[in-house]
Amino acid sequence: MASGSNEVFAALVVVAIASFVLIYLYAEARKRQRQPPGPWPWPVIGNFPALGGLPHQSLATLAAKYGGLMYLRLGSLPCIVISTAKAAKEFYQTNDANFSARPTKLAYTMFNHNEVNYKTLALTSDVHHWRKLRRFFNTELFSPGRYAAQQTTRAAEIEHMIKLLVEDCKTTGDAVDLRVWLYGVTSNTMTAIFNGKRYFGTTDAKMKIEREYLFKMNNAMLGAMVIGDFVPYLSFIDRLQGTRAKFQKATEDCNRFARKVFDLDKHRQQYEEQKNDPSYVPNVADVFLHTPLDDGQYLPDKYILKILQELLNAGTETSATLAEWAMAELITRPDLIKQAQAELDGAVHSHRLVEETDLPNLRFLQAILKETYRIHPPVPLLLPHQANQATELQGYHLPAGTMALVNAWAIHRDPSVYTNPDTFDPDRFLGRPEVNHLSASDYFELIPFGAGRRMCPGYNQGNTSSLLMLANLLYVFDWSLPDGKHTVDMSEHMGLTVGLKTALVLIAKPRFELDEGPSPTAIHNP
Ligand code: HEM
Repeated sequence: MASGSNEVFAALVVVAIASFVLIYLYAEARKRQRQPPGPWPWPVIGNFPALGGLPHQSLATLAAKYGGLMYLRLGSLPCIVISTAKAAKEFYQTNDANFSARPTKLAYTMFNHNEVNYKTLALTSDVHHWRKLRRFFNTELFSPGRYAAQQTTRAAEIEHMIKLLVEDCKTTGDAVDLRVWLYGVTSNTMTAIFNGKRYFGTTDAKMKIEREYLFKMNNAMLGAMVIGDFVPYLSFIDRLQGTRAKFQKATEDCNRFARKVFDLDKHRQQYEEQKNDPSYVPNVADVFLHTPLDDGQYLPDKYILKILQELLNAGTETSATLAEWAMAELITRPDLIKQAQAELDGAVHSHRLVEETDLPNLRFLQAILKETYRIHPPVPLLLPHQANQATELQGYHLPAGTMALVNAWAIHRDPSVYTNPDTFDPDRFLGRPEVNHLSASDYFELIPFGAGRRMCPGYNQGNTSSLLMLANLLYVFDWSLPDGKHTVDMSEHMGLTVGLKTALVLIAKPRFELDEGPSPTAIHNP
C-alpha cells in the first residue's frame, strides 16, 4: 500500500513538472511571436549564460544568427540588442525619446544617496530630472565656449606629462607603462578642469593615492553585477551575500574622499576672492556652485559631489583606454607610425609640442583614431537604455521597461559596411569624411559616443584629449617593444571600459630636444 502511494506521488510530481515545462514553453512561444528573434531563455535567469565574460563579443556572435535587432530576456527584464548600422538608424530615428531612460540598479541608487530618482546625469532613470540636468550640462559645462576656454588646461596637462616622460627617458631609460602615463594625463586634465587640481606626476604621493582610491571604489561598485536588478524576487540573495553592506561602505568611503578631493567650501571661498578678477576662469565646481538649473534651483553640495565623481569616472578611463589601444595597434605596424610621424613633421615644423591648432592638419592621425574607435570602442555596449513607455520597433511590440543595448562593437564590424572588418586599416576613413563619430550623422556606422539624446556630452573633450596624447607621443618619441618582443597581447579586459588585458609597456626614445618655451598655464593645488 505504502509503495502504491509513493508511485502515485512520483507520478504526480512528474506530471506537475511536465505541466510546468509545457506551460513555460507555451507562454514563451506565445510571447516570442510578438518579439524580435533571439535565443531561447532559461527559466528564471533567462539569457544571462549567453553573455559570457565579454558580452559585446558574445552578443555579436548571436546577432550574426538572429539579426540586427535581437531579443533577450535578462532575468525577468526584456531586452533588445541593436547590432547593425541599419538597425541602429531605425532605433535612433524612431525610438530615441522612448528609450531615453536608464534601467534602475541597486548600485546606482546607493551611489546616489538612496534616492529613487537618481541625481547624476549618466545614471538617472528619471527622464524629467535628466532633461533638466542635460540642458544645464549642454549650456554651462560642455558649450563650445567652455570647451574653447579649457584648451590651455588641456595643453598644460599634456606638457606636464610629456616633460616627465622626457625626463624619465634621460634619467632611467626604463620601459614606460603607457597605461599609467595616459591615465595620468586624462585624470589630471579632468581634475584641472573640474577643480583646478593635479594628482599625477606631483611630489605629493598622498594625493595620487586618494584619487586612485576614489576611482577604484567607484569602479568596483558601479561595475558590479547584482542579481536583484534582474530578478527582483531573488534580491534576498544579494542581501545574504552582503552586497548592500559592501555598497554602503564603498559609498561612504567615496563620499569621504570626494569631500576631500573636491573641497567645495574652499571653492566658495576662492570664488569670492577671485570673481572680480577678469582673468579668473571658473572651473566646473565653481559653475555648479554658482549657477542655478533652469528651474531656478541650485544643486545641493551632496549632489554636486556625486556629479563631479561621475564626470571624473566618465572622462578619465575612456580616453586613456582608447589611446592605449591605438598605441597597441601601431607598435606592430612601423609603416603606420612612419606615415603618422611624416605628417606630424610636416604640420608642426619646429621642436615644440603638438597643439590643438595643429589637429585639423593631421588627417592621417585622425583616421588612426577613428579606426581605433571602430575596432576598440572603449564602451562597446554604450550605457544601457530603457523604454519609458510601451513602443514599437520594426513592427514588434516592446513593453515599457524594455532595456536596449546598442552593440557598437558589432556595428563597427558589420561586414555589410566595412570590408575586412577585423583588420586595423586607418586608410578606410581617409576617403569617407562623412562617417563622423562626433556628429549625430545619418550613418550610424561609427558610434563610440552613442547617438541621439543620451550621446556622450564629453565627446569633444574625450576626442581632443586622445588625439593630443597620441600626436605628442608619436611626434616627440620613437617607440619600440621591450626585450626583443614582436607582438602585443591584444586580449580584452572588461571593466567600466573595455581595455587591453595586459598593460602596454614600451620603450620611448626622444626624437629631438624639445625647445624651451613658456608653459601654457600653471596649476596651483589649493
Ligand atoms: C574617448 C572618450 C569617451 C568615450 C568613448 C565616451 C563614451 C560614452 C558613451 C558610449 C556614453 C553612453 C551613451 C549612451 O548611453 O548612448 C557616454 C555617456 C556619457 N559620457 Fe562619455 N565618453 C568619453 C569621454 C567623456 C568625457 C571626457 C566626459 C566628461 C567630461 C564624458 C561624460 C559622459 C557623461 C556625463 C555621459 C552620460 C550622458 C547621459 O546619460 O546623458 N564622457 N560616454
